Amino acid sequence: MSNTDYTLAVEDLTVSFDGFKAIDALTLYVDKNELRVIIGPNGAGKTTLLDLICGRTKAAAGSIKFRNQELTRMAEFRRVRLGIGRKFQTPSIYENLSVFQNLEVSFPKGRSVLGALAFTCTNEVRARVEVVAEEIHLEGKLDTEAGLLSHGQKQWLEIGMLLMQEPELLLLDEPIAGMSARERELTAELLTRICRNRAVIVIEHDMDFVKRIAHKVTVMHQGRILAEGPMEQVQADERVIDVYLGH
Ligand SMILES: Nc1ncnc2c1ncn2[C@@H]1O[C@H](COP(=O)(O)OP(=O)(O)OP(=O)(O)O)[C@@H](O)[C@H]1O
Repeated sequence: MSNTDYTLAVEDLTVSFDGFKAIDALTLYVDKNELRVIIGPNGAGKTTLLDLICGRTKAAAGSIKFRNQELTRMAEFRRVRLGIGRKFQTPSIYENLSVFQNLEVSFPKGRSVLGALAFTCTNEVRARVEVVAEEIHLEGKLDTEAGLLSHGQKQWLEIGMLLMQEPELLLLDEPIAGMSARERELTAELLTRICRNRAVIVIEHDMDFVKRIAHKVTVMHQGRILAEGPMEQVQADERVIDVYLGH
């Protein structure tokens, strides 16, 4: 496969903070419909990598291509429009609005060719909200105020708000932090389902969860890639056990 066929191609990416290389000549390819999990010790550069991909942090050198389009100098909002969705650790939902309204306001405006026809547009939005609500296990909660949802449901709602924009690449930072066992189980199902139409990159520390969802695992250490491959292979890697799994 040539590097132009990947959803995401990161090559020789580097960024420094006060002379410290948080990401150091990193190269990574993510396929269409792939669910990639990034693991590694604290400070390895995992969050910084997602920040660089979504445009929150600017690269010092190297290339980030999304569907073969160079991103490194592109503003964050333009990357969102191109189809990159990012979820941070703390959910940022509108607590006073209902689940339906939270999803509705996330529908990308002006993208529909029927945008001028308010009635048709409303139907289109409603239909999309219903599809997404089912995907995130909240179809029975459309009228519930978001502030009343459980912690896990709030996380799903935020994923749903990103799905409203039909992103082709979804970046999730520790999506199951603070969730109950049942919510983790449902989140694993949810992620497995949503990566059928897009690439998903997840940062995660819970190894049982990683085992359950990852197509491939990338292990980061000191801003570089220490190992990459299927979970069984990565888990058996002495270097990975040394710097991360053995601790
Ligand atoms: N904006 C910044 N300014 C200065 N240093 C930063 C900045 N962002 C990250 N760093 C540093 O870069 C390194 C990588 O941090 P990063 O948060 O990406 O690691 P991580 O692998 O996500 O860790 P964790 O698992 O703890 O979230 C750390 O040493 C961190 O202190």
